[in-house]
Amino acid sequence: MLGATFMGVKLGILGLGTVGTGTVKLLQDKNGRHPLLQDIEIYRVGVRSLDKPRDVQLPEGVITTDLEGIVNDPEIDIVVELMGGLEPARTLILKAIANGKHIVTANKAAISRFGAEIFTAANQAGVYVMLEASVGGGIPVIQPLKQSLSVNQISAVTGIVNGTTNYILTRMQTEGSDFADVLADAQKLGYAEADPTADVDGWDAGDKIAILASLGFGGRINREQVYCEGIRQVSKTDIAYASKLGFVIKLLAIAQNVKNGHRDNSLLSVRVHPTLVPQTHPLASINGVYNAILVEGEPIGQVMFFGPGAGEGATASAVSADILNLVANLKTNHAHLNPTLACRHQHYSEIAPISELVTRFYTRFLTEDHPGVIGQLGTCFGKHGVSLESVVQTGFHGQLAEIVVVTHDVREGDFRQALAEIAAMPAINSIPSIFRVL
Ligand SMILES: NC(=O)C1=CN([C@@H]2O[C@H](COP(=O)(O)OP(=O)(O)OC[C@H]3O[C@@H](n4cnc5c(N)ncnc54)[C@H](OP(=O)(O)O)[C@@H]3O)[C@@H](O)[C@H]2O)C=CC1
Ligand SMILES: N[C@@H](CC=O)C(=O)O
Ligand code: NA
Repeated sequence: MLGATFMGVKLGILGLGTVGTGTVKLLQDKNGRHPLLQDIEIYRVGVRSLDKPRDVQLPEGVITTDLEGIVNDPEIDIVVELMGGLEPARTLILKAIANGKHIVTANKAAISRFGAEIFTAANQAGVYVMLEASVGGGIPVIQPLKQSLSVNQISAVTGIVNGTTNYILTRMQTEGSDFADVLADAQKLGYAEADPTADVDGWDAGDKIAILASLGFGGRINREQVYCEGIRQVSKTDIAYASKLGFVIKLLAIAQNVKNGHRDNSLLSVRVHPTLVPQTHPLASINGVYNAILVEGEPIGQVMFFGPGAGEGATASAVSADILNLVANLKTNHAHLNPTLACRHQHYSEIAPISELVTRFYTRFLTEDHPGVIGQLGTCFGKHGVSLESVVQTGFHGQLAEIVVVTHDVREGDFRQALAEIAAMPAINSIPSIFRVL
């Protein structure tokens, strides 16, 4: 709680997995780092199993399975939630807040879904919820959006915010391999989780862009309204075609102001999908497990944040910085919440449906190989106001011709209507790939 006399700070950490272990190691390794680390005591660490071997040394009795006991313990000032998942993380965070404890969390899944409830409770209790590690792992992006860039009018936040999918796409690009083979290898190497769904289906990136959109555009985001499409349908064929056309395929998380309105009444497009990115774009060269977030605003122009989006040490760096920020605040004994650290907005941003998006499209068709097919495609697209930037017929799949089309900017709803008509044409065998183009 704010306003108390400073006595050093006691942490209750929930979770001692990858990020919890990294955080404990970093907080214990005080030499040559920030002097405020001296004021921090790791008081309790909550885990599921007491029998698991741990990679850190902690005094007897610090590790416990009683997580309720941690969030209710009057000695604890800050609860550091590093367990992940929706429940019991949500309930424990809310109990800790009700008990006047500040929160540090890396949990994008819980924050993107329960942020409204959590931040409302925190403001009422006069405590902070810090979440730097929740997006881009060790990359500072949450605090820059809240503080360093706070006077800008943000027009777009575009990120590669999932390391697993960026690793898979990068290897597909460099080796010419298929998605399933690279995924299996990434799992063997420990880059992708045993259940890779949240990463490869775009949900993890969806959670992260919901958080970035909320901070960038100053309104709450309904997570259900974030459009999410993953990378399962990206094939080596499309990566090769994209390359010939001057693009790389990246899983982008995008939040864009689509109505040039005032910050408080803007209309946002918030979405995750595989995207053809021009090879000259700053995000095109972000490879492997790295993340990058490009923020565009006025008057700043473009700023890009790049670095390790996950991993023990990198994520611990972000968690520990949040803890230090809170320690500094507790030490200076403010009576009111600092508005550049607390959540300031209560209204929900209006989110445009994906059908209203205006973008370019890349589409690959497999068709009968006879004269007039390209003409039929062009006529149907023209009827729906879809103008074509390029049409190439370069290859064959057995008896079928392969035609790749890139459109000019078009309203997605109109494009989909045209595609539905095209799909029903007798000459069209299938439409294996449809991707948006940046
Ligand atoms: N790993 C990374 O690089 C990154 C992770 N994050 C986020 O950080 C958070 C933690 O991730 P990570 O460290 O990888 O997760 P891990 O699975 O490695 O660790 C989770 C920890 O929480 C404990 N835990 C989980 N559920 C319970 C429960 N119900 N009761 C008691 N203890 C529980 C586990 O206990 P036990 O050890 O006994 O099993 C374990 O110590 C997640 O929100 C994740 O999304 C964010 C950025 C990067
Ligand atoms: N699974 C995530 C890591 C944590 O945020 C990723 O692959 O980027
Ligand atoms: Na971060």
